Amino acid sequence: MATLIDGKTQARELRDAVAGEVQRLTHTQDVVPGLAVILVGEDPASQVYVRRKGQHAREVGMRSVEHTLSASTPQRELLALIAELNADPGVHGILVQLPLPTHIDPEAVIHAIDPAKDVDGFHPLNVGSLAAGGKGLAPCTPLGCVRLLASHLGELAGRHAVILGRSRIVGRPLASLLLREDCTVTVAHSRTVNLAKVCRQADILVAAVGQPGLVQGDWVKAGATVIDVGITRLGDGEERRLVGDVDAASVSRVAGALTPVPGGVGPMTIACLLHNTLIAACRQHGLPEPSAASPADTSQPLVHPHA
Ligand SMILES: Nc1nc2c(c(=O)[nH]1)N[C@@H](CN(C=O)c1ccc(C(=O)N[C@@H](CCC(=O)O)C(=O)O)cc1)CN2
Repeated sequence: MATLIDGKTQARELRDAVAGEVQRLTHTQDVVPGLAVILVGEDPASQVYVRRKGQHAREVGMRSVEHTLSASTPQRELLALIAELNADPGVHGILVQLPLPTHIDPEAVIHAIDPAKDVDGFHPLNVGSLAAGGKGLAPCTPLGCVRLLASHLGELAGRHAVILGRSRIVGRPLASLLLREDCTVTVAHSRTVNLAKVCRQADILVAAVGQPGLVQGDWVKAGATVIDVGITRLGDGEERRLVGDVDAASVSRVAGALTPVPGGVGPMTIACLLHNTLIAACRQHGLPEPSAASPADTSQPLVHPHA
C-alpha cells in the first residue's frame, strides 16, 4: 500500500518555522509582516479559506487585515481598496480570494495588485519571472506540491513529472517550479491523446483537473509518487465529503506514495501563503530572506545566518 504524505503535519511544521522567523523580524528589525485578504461575496468555501488565512496569519504573529465586500461591490471599489493596500507600508501581502463574482474581471484585479505584494503569485510580472526561472513570488498551491514532493523524495532532479491540468493557478506554475528542480516535465490536459498512457510514464504524477476520481490505479506506474490537488465537495449534510481527482482505493495499491484529500495539498496552500508573505516583507524592507526560500530546500531551517 502507498505511503500517505501528511500535508497537515508538514503545513504545521512550516507555519511553526514561519512563526519563528516572524518573531525574529519583529524583535530584531521592528518589522511585523502584514497580510491583507479580500473576500467579495458569500461563497461558503471561500469564507472558510479566508477565515483560516486570517487565523493562521495571526497565529504566526503576522498582522492580518480582512476585508469582506458584498457580492454586488462594483469593480472600481475593489480596485480602489487594492490601491489603498498597495500604498499601506504595514501591508506586505495582498490576496483577493478567487473565484470572484462574474461582473468583476479577475485579470483587472490581479493586474492592480503591486507585484511586490502579490503573495498569490498571479500577477503577470511574477508569472513571467517564474517562467523565466527568476525569483518572483510563486503561487501557493504549486509551492505546497513541491514541498511535499521534496520532503518525500528528497532529490527531484531527473524525475519525470506528469502534471494533469494546465490551469494558471496550479498546472502552469507547477511546471515551472518542477523544471527549476530539474525534473523532466510533461503537462497533460483535456486534449492530450491517451492520457492514461502518458500518466503511466510518470515518476511523479500530479492531478489538478477538478474531476473526482479521474486517475485510476491502472494510470499509475508502480512505485510512483502521486499528488492529488483536486478538492470536490460531494453530497450534503451527513453525506457531505471531499474527494480528490485520484481514485485513492485503486491508486494506493500501485503508487509508492499518495497525498490524501483532505489533509494533503490543501493545508500546504495556506502555510505557503504565510511563507510568501514573510518573503515579501523581507524584500520590501531590504532584509535577507529566510534560507529555505526554495520549496525544495527543506533540509535547512528557516532561520538565516544574519539573525
Ligand atoms: N486567491 C486565491 N484564491 C484561491 C486559491 C488561492 O491559492 N488563492 N486556492 C483555492 C482555495 N484555497 C485557498 O485560497 C484553499 C483550498 C483548500 C484548502 C484546504 O486546506 N483544504 C483542506 C480541506 C478544507 C475543507 O474542509 O474544505 C484539505 O484539502 O485538507 C486551503 C486553501 C481557490 N481560491
